[in-house]
Amino acid sequence: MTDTDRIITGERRPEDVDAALRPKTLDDFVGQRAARENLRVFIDAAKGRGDALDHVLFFGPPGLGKTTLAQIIAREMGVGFRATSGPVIAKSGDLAALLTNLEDGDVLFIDEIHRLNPAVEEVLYPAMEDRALDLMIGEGPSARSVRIDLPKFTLVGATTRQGLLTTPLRDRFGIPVRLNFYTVEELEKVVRRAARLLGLALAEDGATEVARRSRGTPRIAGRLLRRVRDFAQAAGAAVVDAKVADASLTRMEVDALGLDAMDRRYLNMIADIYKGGPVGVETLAAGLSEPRDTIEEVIEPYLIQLGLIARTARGRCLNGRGWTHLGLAPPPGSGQSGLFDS
Ligand SMILES: Nc1ncnc2c1ncn2[C@@H]1O[C@H](COP(=O)(O)OP(=O)(O)OP(=O)(O)O)[C@@H](O)[C@H]1O
Ligand SMILES: [Mg+2]
Repeated sequence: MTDTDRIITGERRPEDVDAALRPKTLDDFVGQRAARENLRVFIDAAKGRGDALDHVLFFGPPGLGKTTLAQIIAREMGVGFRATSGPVIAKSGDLAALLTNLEDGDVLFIDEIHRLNPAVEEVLYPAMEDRALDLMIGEGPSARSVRIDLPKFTLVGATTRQGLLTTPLRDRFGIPVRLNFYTVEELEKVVRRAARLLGLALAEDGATEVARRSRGTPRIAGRLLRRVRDFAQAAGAAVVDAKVADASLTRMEVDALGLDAMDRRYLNMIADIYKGGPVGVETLAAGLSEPRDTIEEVIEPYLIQLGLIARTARGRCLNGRGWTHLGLAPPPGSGQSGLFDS
């Protein structure tokens, strides 16, 4: 099973109707309070000066709103929006063409910016820093470099893997913004808003139930809500309440904390085979037949956020809360009686 087969993956899945549910303004955007407030200040200041916004880098797990915020920036600044992605820009000429076609103030959004090829990235440095393009004209001994001025654009980069960004690239973003998992209260708002847009009757406790099981991720919340709607319709339920939501989500094997079979396999492996750990990530990857990347970026962040596991220097350990969630008792003498860490 690949990660995108999972109903609770944060990655985009084909059925996701992201565009329809996307908030269009900063005020519409739920959660990420610090990021929102800072962006508001920087946007207002840049607009006040009649200047382009400084380059912005969004990083964080998939489905938390990076693309959405990039579009909101352009809208709030009242400028054009061009979108591309790291792997799509094959040659430096492609990037040069994109850059020279921008208008003053425009936002150029590069998704998956950690996947830019190094030659393309070289072109980006002077473009970001001096808003200029260095081009080589001619070949051999007569070759010379000419500098072309670019419009005052704003580069908005997005990445799920900040660690893979080169330092020179990262340093050229004046406004780095980390996006965090959403709280249940924030996701309730996201879910209620989505229900309104979908014309779905959703009870208060139904919103809470979906929010609790959405892994802190708005994209998952929207997806689960649509599936719950299908189950409710099939069952002839007029209103989606906690009972309907719970029954549907349980049918989809999404448990009370929003974990699925893959998460439970991961937790059970640490519990059963490694007696709660510590166990190295490579060992877990081999045991689960999943790439190490998937484990570190997709499975673990939310389990850590919930306090079910800990990443230690010696490997992964199950916390008291993890044992409790599995309905198991930690082995005696493991120092994990669950009394102190939950
Ligand atoms: N703060 C929010 N309020 C309401 N809906 C949101 C919010 N953030 C994201 N969403 C919804 O979640 C979905 C995914 O958001 P978005 O595409 O911006 O995520 P992303 O971080 O760019 O993901 P990826 O890393 O996969 O590119 C969209 O449908 C969007 O409408
Ligand atoms: Mg995106």
